[in-house]
Amino acid sequence: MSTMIECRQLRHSYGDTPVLHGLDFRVEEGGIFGLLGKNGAGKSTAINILMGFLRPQSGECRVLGHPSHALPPAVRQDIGLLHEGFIQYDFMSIDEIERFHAPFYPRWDRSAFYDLVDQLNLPRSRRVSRMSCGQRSQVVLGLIMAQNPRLMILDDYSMGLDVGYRRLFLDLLRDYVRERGTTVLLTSHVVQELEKLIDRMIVLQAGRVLVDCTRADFMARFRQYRLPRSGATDALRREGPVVNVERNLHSVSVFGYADRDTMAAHLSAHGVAVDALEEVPMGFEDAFIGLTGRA
Ligand SMILES: Nc1ncnc2c1ncn2[C@@H]1O[C@H](COP(=O)(O)OP(=O)(O)OP(=O)(O)O)[C@@H](O)[C@H]1O
Repeated sequence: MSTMIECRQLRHSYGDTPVLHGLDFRVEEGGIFGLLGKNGAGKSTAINILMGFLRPQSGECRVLGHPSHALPPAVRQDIGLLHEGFIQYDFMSIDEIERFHAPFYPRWDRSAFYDLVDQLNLPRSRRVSRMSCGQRSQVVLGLIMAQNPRLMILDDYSMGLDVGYRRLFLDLLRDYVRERGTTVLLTSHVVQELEKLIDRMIVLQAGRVLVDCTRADFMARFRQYRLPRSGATDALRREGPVVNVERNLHSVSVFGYADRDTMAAHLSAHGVAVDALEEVPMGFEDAFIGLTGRA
């Protein structure tokens, strides 16, 4: 298994404002990796460095073994980039844009393009500039799939896609990755959709890696406990086993990796009555919000 992406001590600032504070993570070959985080966590900055649009101010970012800001053309052919759904040459029609891109990529697979794009039920003679935002996104995603790259970097793949087309794309992507062994790093703001999609997750918070593990491991270990709200629960802070506290009108949710006994002991030591402590099952979106906070 080879390393597809390696970031070591990546730092970046905009002016005097540091945004990435020494990011360390690796993406090994095969599977779908989610790069997650709240608004402003630093995902786009990291992706821009990975895509070679930004040069890291310090640290190292290697993609397919090469510095990301100096990828040789032959290596670029192995990387499929989705950057804000941007499509060049939108004066071309669907079939022209497919034929235009094909010669640049030695493993071009036009059937992968049409598997996705034909489902739009548009004539192949339709110009890209005359499509809706979501339809254009499908064309871009189709081009990336036809490229048959070893690595796909999909920044906010869901942009402009309605719920049905998102499902269509994700179903195709899952099968595609399984059949071809492609490695995918993606970001999305539609976190609940990632529950069935991503194998590993890297969660950024304020420019640092907060979590780097498999989704299954995170879901098995991360827990939510609920308690009636009181003066003692209002005083709870993020410390010890408490990763986050969210206060509602009458109840408090406490999040962390600790088992019930460990959490109860910590809460008791802080004056919280734990007789009504209950563990609340969570879906992926609940757990993500529990980890990173609502606001
Ligand atoms: N060009 C820029 N100049 C100055 N500050 C910037 C610039 N781009 C981003 N930032 C700041 O850097 C921080 C990280 O932004 P970034 O876009 O990387 O976050 P993000 O995780 O992608 O957020 P979002 O989910 O909202 O897209 C934010 O505080 C943002 O305001």
